[in-house]
Amino acid sequence: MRVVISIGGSVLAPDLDPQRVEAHASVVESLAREGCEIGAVVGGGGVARDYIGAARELGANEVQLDQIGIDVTRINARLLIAALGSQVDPKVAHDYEDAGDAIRRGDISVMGGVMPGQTTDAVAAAFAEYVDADLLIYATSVDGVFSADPKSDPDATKFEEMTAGELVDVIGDIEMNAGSSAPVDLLAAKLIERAKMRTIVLDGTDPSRVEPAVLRGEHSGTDIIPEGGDEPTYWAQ
Ligand SMILES: Nc1ncnc2c1ncn2[C@@H]1O[C@H](COP(=O)(O)OP(=O)(O)OP(=O)(O)O)[C@@H](O)[C@H]1O
Ligand SMILES: O=c1ccn([C@@H]2O[C@H](COP(=O)(O)O)[C@@H](O)[C@H]2O)c(=O)[nH]1
Repeated sequence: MRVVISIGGSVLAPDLDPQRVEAHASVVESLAREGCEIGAVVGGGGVARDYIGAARELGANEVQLDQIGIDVTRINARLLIAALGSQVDPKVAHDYEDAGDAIRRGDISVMGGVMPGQTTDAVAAAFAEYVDADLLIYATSVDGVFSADPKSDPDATKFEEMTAGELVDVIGDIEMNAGSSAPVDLLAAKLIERAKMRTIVLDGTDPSRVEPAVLRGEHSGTDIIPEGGDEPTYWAQ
C-alpha cells in the first residue's frame, strides 16, 4: 500500500519538541515496517505564520510571503528527516519526480512546499496523485472537516464523511493568503476530486492516531469519499 501523509507544522513542531518529532517519525517508520511505501509532506505551522506576519508588516508581497513559508516548511521537513532512520531519502524533495523516484527506490520521501499560491495540503494531494497513492492522510490540528471553523463557530458540526465536491464547497470561502489556515486548502480539494483520491482528515496532534487510520481505516476524523473511485483498501485486510 502506498500512502502520502501530510503532517501540519502545527502538529509536528508547535514548540520544537524533539520527542514530538520523534513520535511522528516512529509512526512513519512503523508503517514502513508494515510494508507501506510512504511519502510525507510537512507544513510550516506557527513558525511559518510568525515569519509571514513579520514580513507582511515589512511590506513583502504575497508571493514573497509564500516563499518564506516554503522555506520554513522545508526546515520542518529536515527536522522530520533527522528523526527518521536510514530508510529515508536524506534530501527534502523539491519536486514530485524526485519524490517519486525516492519512493520507487524503497525510501521514505519527505517534501515541504514547492511553489507560491498554495499550501503543503496541495503538495500532498499532487504527490499522492503523482505516485498513484492508495490513501492520502491529513494529520492536522483539528479532528476533521467541520461545517465551519470549529475554533470560531461553536455550532460547527463535523463531517464523518463527505465527497470531495462537498469538501470544495465547505472550504471554498476560506482565504488563500500566505499563512492562512484550513484543514485542506482549495487546490488540494480540487486535486483530490479529480484524482478520486481516498483521503482522511484527522487530528494529528497525537501521532498514534495515524497508524490505525492507515492500516484499518479506524479514526474519528473525516473520510473524503471519492465519487466513482475504488473501494477503500487497507493494508491489514
Ligand atoms: N471548516 C473547517 N473545518 C475544520 N477546520 C477549519 C475549518 N475552517 C477553518 N479551519 C481551521 O483550519 C485549521 C487547520 O489547519 P492549520 O492550517 O492550522 O494546520 P495544518 O493544516 O495542520 O498545517 P500548518 O499548521 O502547517 O499550517 C484549524 O485550526 C481550524 O481552525
Ligand atoms: O507549496 C507551497 C507550500 C507552502 N506555501 C506557503 O507556506 C505557508 C505554510 O505552509 P502550510 O502548508 O500552510 O503549513 C503557506 O501558507 C504558504 O504561504 C506555498 O506558498 N507553497
